[in-house]
Amino acid sequence: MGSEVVKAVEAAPDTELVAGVGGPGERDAVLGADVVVDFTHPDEVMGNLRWLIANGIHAVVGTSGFDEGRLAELRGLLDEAPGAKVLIAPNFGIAAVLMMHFAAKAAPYFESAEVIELHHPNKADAPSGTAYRTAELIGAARDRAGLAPAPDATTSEIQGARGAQVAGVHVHALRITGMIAHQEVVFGTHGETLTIRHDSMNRESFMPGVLLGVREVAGLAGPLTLGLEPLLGLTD
Ligand SMILES: NC(=O)C1=CN([C@@H]2O[C@H](COP(=O)(O)OP(=O)(O)OC[C@H]3O[C@@H](n4cnc5c(N)ncnc54)[C@H](OP(=O)(O)O)[C@@H]3O)[C@@H](O)[C@H]2O)C=CC1
Ligand SMILES: O=C(O)C1=N[C@H](C(=O)O)C[C@H](O)C1
Repeated sequence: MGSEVVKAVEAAPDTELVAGVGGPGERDAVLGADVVVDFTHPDEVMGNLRWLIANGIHAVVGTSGFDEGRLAELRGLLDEAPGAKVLIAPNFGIAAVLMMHFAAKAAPYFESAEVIELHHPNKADAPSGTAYRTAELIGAARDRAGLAPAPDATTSEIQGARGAQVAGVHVHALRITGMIAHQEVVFGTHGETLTIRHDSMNRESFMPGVLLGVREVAGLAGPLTLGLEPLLGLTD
């Protein structure tokens, strides 16, 4: 992803590459930049963000692995050192953002909802950040609608067979050679099911969203923004 960002920033008429960085020891190379884009590793990203916030540099973050604990820490750091804005997008694909948005819209109408994500086998984390966020959005929409937990009569299970649970929603992670990044959200009610599927065919597909983030991050309303939705007018 880092290489794709370098290509995209160099090709865009209104952005200029300051530096490409391959590890924490090289951070000083980005001092003076307006914005840093982070696609690194879930174990590395918080250290990078602590440093960027301390140096007042805006951050556009694609790296996965953000739970409520990490977001709370970032809010605290941004309160203590105002100046930098941070945009964390679980997925920069415009179609992926729409898939999450449509899933949240559909959620109140179905008894059952589960998420299946499929990725290349080099991925470090499971479930994907996109699947985690999708499940959170579906769970919140179900709660707002007052839905009961999805029906499930399972009483005997090999551990993991029903996936992980995020916000009460089962999430299943597949790692398949030849794939890039894909997700299905499966909804069901009596006599009808709805499947919303998203496929990323290449890594270039994330770049319009990344460049949008780079252009907009400094002007975002709050110090921390989660998801590309507000930049696309998808706020309801
Ligand atoms: N939000 C989105 O739309 C997308 C998010 N992602 C997420 O982005 C992250 C990266 O994915 P991907 O590019 O495929 O992963 P890769 O493993 O291919 O690349 C990560 C790179 O980051 C480098 N790196 C590790 N730590 C640091 C650091 N502290 N500073 C600078 N560079 C560092 C690694 O170097 P080395 O190999 O030497 O460790 C490696 O070159 C993942 O969390 C993935 O889930 C991916 C695609 C889209
Ligand atoms: O690791 C990847 O490849 C991807 N990671 C992100 C995630 O965890 O959701 C976004 C996309 O799925 C590609």
